[in-house]
Amino acid sequence: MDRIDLSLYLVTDRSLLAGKDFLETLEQALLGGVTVVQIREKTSDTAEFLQLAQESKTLCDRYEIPLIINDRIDIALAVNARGVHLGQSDMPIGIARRLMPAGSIIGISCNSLDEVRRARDAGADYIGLGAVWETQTKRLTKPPIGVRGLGVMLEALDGSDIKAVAIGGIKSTNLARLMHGSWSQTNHGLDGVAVVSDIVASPEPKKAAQILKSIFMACKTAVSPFDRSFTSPRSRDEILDNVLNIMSSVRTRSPLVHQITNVVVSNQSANITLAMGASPIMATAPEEMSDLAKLSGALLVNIGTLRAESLEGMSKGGYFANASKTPVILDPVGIGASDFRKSFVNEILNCWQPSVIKGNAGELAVLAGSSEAASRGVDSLGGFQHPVSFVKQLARKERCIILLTGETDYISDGRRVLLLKNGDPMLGQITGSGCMLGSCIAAYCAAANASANEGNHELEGKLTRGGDLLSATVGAVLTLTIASELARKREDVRGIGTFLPALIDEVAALRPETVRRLARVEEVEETLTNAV
Ligand SMILES: Cc1ncc(COP(=O)(O)OP(=O)(O)O)c(N)n1
Ligand SMILES: Cc1nc(C(=O)O)sc1CCOP(=O)(O)O
Repeated sequence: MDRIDLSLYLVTDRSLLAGKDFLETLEQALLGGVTVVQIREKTSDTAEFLQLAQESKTLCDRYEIPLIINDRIDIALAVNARGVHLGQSDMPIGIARRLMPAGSIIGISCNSLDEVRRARDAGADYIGLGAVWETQTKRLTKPPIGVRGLGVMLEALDGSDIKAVAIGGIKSTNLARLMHGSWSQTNHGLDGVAVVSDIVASPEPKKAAQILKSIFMACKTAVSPFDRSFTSPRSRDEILDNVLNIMSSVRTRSPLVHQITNVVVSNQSANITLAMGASPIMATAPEEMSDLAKLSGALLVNIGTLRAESLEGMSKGGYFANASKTPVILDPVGIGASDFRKSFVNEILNCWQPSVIKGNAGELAVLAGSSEAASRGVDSLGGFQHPVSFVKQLARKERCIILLTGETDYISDGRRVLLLKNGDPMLGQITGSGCMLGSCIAAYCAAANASANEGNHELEGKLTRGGDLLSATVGAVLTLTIASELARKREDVRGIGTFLPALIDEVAALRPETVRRLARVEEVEETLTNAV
């Protein structure tokens, strides 16, 4: 097709105008930067649709923006529109192509990989992938795809010049998450986003379009989202320097660390957070997630004692944290224990992008869809043959930092892999040491993120402020594991009952110099194997 810019694709809906004038709203959206307009009329008769399409065409021509007509080839022909958008049960693409003038744009809605392949083979110019999320604008007949389902569909377009836009539930508050999470593993990204209510129903359609456009452009200009997600330290020594700075920063800033965690460990997680110098808030109510995201430096989501009612709070918590550019740490405790946990995690990860995922081999294997490491309940049975390669690939797949815990801890941001060898075996004998580690990571990430980009520059399209979350994760692991070694050596520690309070005390007393002296951190060079 003759290139059209699909970046911000406005689909109209007069029922959402809430008293605003249609053409005035359309003009405001054009002024706000929409790059293509589709007139979608589901209830009007032919004469009404035709008139609206003619008036819209005149306006779009004035702004040199292409006009697409939804469903109706006759109306598209009558107003000399740039193209049509077809649904799966509308006119087949081949026939539409014959009816429309040469060079017309033909788009089609797709909700599955099969539909994408058929659209590609039938010669569509672009596909509308949806619905990504639930939407109030249209009654959906098929389940939403979710952000994490888009990548495989985009990958099916590799090697073709068919463009793809996403549609359904897209707002300025979730656009960065959509852009970040939808890339295929082959680095095929979206060409645009189609939006109805966030523009049409807005009291300020021009501003709404401007915001969407600038977030889209900020995400799109990235080489790949992975390369701009995090500040990347250059060497192991720089990472250690950063760790010590972040450690001090946790104490001086005392960030508020929001934790939605399990009932077994809630108390000790709050205490370890205090011991580090941060401030815990253990809140679960969905109603307060938006407010807390504005106050908190990081959010920890731990699924240890999950209930169906947890879904709303965890989904909203991460969603608002992303919107506030606050790191989210996911601890998928015992994800392999039940299908309920697996689908729960899939559902929350469709709502938000984590900055760090931590887990043992069994948990991360489930997340990666690998059968290499099994689990029983919340415990892991066995490990990976190539853990270095595994964490690096999983970090690339999930586009976040991955921490694989075990006797040796492996941390990767998808580019480098660090091995950490501190820790006393007694850590594995008390309940909730992994959950406490999640709290430590959240506190460190909060401090690292708060120190980054204090001028608030170029944050658009980002899901955090760009803090060094790799060093933050390393620092959190070192804090807990080195403190465990010091606790175990104390004369007052006689078993796990006395170990836990001693551990909390040692975390509180830990000094940066001690961490530097005792840290056992190695960086490994490695070539990726197909571990994930
Ligand atoms: C860009 C874009 N994508 C998808 C749709 C949905 O089209 P369709 O499946 O035909 O459903 P209706 O819009 O007719 O309800 C779209 N309109 N635009
Ligand atoms: C028109 C339409 N088509 C969809 C699909 O899934 O194909 S979802 C949708 C409505 C999108 O509206 P909003 O931006 O307000 O969520």
